[in-house]
Amino acid sequence: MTLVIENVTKTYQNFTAVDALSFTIPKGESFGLIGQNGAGKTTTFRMILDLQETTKGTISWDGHPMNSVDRDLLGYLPEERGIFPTMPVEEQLYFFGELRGQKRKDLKKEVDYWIERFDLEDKRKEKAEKLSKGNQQKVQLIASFIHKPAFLILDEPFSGLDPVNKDLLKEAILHLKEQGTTILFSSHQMDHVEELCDHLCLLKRGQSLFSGSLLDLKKSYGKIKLAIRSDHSLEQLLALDGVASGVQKKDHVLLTLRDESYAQSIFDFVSAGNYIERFSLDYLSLDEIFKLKVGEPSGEVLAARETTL
Ligand SMILES: Nc1ncnc2c1ncn2[C@@H]1O[C@H](COP(=O)(O)OP(=O)(O)OP(=O)(O)O)[C@@H](O)[C@H]1O
Repeated sequence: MTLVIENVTKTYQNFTAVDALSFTIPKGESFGLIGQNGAGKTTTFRMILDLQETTKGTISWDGHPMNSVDRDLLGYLPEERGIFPTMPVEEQLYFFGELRGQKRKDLKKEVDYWIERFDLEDKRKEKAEKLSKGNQQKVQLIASFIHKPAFLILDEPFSGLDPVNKDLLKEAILHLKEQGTTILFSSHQMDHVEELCDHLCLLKRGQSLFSGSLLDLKKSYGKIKLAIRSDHSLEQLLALDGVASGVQKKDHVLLTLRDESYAQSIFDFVSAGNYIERFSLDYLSLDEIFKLKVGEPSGEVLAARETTL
């Protein structure tokens, strides 16, 4: 199923929280909605879920305006976490599954699978309130997709999870994607989005700065990040044609080029026919692109790129 957001706007009195936002999530994709605090991510989710009315625009699902039947089939992990404190973990999962129309006997396999996969076996009979915050979050997360929704919305699913549990969540997202679930999630952490999404939308104060394929976004900047480990000093490398800036790292120099096309002449210079230990040209990371796009450069690559634009 494909979700199409077209020109969606949300205004509170004089304040526009979401401004003519458009993006398309192809069926079976995991799609990242990225933006700083207050960018409009949760508001967008709430409009998709009809928990808030749109001021303008349309939200359609598989070619028709999204209706309550479609919405009943969604899964949603809200930003504000909360589960029933005195209900045992396992019961909690059955409860949410049954609420979404599943039969208890059909849920058993799913409940067992996810309890095991999220390492909650010994917490199965525990009251939710006795669990750590991270474990409560895992329970709520499983509850959001226990009914196998075709479309799943996860609002900041990674926040509050330790690195091990973040990895479990990443694996779960990939697993659900393989099963055909379309997933829309928000995150401040670009590395997660970069790892999990082929498509994304960058939001700044309610407006889309980019929506589409991550690879296309990266290609639009070109490969301008160049790491070199050779006998040359930073000063020597900075003097080369096409180098916008650079910084000395622990075991290499990291340069930002004005353009990918300068890489060949730089290679010819540093190698001069000899062996060099490292010469690697890369795209900017999503984090670097995001900071650049929202106009908050930090770090050498961005500062350099700013001077070249
Ligand atoms: N009911 C409301 N009335 C007025 N303004 C609101 C209301 N709800 C949200 N806003 C404003 O809309 C903007 C977008 O909020 P939203 O919660 O969608 O951001 P977000 O991108 O999810 O942020 P965060 O990452 O902090 O969760 C914010 O400036 C927020 O203060």
